[in-house]
Amino acid sequence: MSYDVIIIGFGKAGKTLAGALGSDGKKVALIEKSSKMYGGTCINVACIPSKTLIEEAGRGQSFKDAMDRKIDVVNALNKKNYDNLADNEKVDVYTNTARFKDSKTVEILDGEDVKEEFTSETIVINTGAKSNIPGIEGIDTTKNIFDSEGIMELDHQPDSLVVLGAGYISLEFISLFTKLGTKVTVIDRAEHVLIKEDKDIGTAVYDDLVEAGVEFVSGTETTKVSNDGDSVVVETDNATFKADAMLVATGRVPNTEGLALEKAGVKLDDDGAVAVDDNLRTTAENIYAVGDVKGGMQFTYISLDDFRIVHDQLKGDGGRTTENRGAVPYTVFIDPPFSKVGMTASQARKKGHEVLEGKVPVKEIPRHKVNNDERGVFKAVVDKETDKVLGASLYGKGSEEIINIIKLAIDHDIPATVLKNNIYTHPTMAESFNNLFDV
Ligand SMILES: Cc1cc2nc3c(=O)[nH]c(=O)nc-3n(C[C@H](O)[C@H](O)[C@H](O)COP(=O)(O)OP(=O)(O)OC[C@H]3O[C@@H](n4cnc5c(N)ncnc54)[C@H](O)[C@@H]3O)c2cc1C
Ligand SMILES: NC(=O)c1ccc[n+]([C@@H]2O[C@H](COP(=O)([O-])OP(=O)(O)OC[C@H]3O[C@@H](n4cnc5c(N)ncnc54)[C@H](O)[C@@H]3O)[C@@H](O)[C@H]2O)c1
Repeated sequence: MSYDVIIIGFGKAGKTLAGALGSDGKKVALIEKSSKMYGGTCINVACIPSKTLIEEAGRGQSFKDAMDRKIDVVNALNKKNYDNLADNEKVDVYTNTARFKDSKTVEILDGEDVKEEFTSETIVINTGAKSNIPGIEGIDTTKNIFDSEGIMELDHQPDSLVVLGAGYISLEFISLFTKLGTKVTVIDRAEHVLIKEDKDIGTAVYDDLVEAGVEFVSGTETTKVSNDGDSVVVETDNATFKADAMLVATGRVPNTEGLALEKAGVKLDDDGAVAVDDNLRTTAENIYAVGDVKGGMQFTYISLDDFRIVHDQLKGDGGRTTENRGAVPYTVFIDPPFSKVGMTASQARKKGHEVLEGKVPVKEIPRHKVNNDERGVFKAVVDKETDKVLGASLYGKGSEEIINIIKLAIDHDIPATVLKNNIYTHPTMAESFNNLFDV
């Protein structure tokens, strides 16, 4: 069968593209290997379930109640995502593993066998990423070791948890399990959490987590894991730890295995991601790659922006590229959340800016009294000569929302003075910008 566009993987970019092109009258095939993944990683096994658990734990719910609501949320979204595309009469959803036969032909498999093949002039790879599991002795054979997916499927709460890695995924699960009452020990090869972030903020996050009961073992290599009964024993280069379970959160790697990319002339970059240009074209001219599989920043909203770029190639003037998506904000959903956009002061200085810094401890923002939470600090970086906002690092309640205002200011050259003199509603965390940008 022939299609206008074939999309491999039900990720954020792919499903949005399928919906948009289908509504536009294009015949689209969307191929997803598992019915459990309709809607992709974010809604089924990543952002949405993890944030639902964090929200429920924050409201004081038990492990079981939090898990039950997570299951309801995921099931509802999975169905809604499937229905959205299946109800679009121009879109065919196939629940099969896909692989390339050549640059214009995709095979779908039933087990090992080829079930059908489809052809198209335009093919989009949106197969996401999977957990990177380091080659530590015993890691494949030891029970009660989980990645981020497995840890969200647990049927009972561990009393103790060892977490390997202290990046985004770990920090969120460390915060979650600590809130639920699990004793958490974190082993990381880096010297400090959030090592690339603003130093004051990295320190504040560390101090708050330690205060909450987390034990950090930094700058440490893990050498071996094994079981003692049901417990996991973790040997490192300076001590041995024992816990009910272990979470491995040491990065995510692009999902390219089994796609037979070489048959389509699609090359990988040095990091094993699908190599793309600014328009997300791969080394095969008619094939695009979007989302985590193409490497770079791994966020759902980057995948969504990748949709905009490819859609612009197919239906627009091609003006949108990876080079003009503006500043990319992010939030680590710990308690309280940490959000960042643009540069830290030291990053800005390294780029040659003379900078002014704004700093407001959360305990000086009136809203903190209402929130009954004085933890955190907000920092901003402004170019001394031009009054341009260069970045902000916000650690505190509400930061996940208000960081988006600063992205807008950076992208649209709204000077720091405007943010300083703007009217904000009261009592809100956003009104702290009156002081934060008074540099
Ligand atoms: C625990 C966790 C928490 C996260 N939290 C956040 C967050 O709060 N905010 C945020 O923005 N990002 C978050 N992320 C990152 C975010 O989940 C990803 O960046 C995003 O989901 C990537 O989407 P994607 O479009 O690349 O494809 P995905 O959503 O990963 O979809 C790829 C799909 O392709 C399918 N597939 C793979 N191979 C084949 C094949 N050969 N044939 C057919 N189908 C195939 C897969 O089953 C999958 O459904 C989190 C990630 C994790 C792991
Ligand atoms: N809120 C969000 O937006 C959000 C949340 C979770 C994940 N994500 C996305 O998922 C991606 C992956 O997250 P991640 O936390 O797995 O990766 P990461 O790259 O952020 O962190 C990996 C951590 O593992 C450590 N590490 C690596 N190998 C190790 C080893 N052998 N022993 C000990 N420590 C080791 C590193 O020092 C680092 O601290 C992120 O880059 C992010 O884009 C986003």
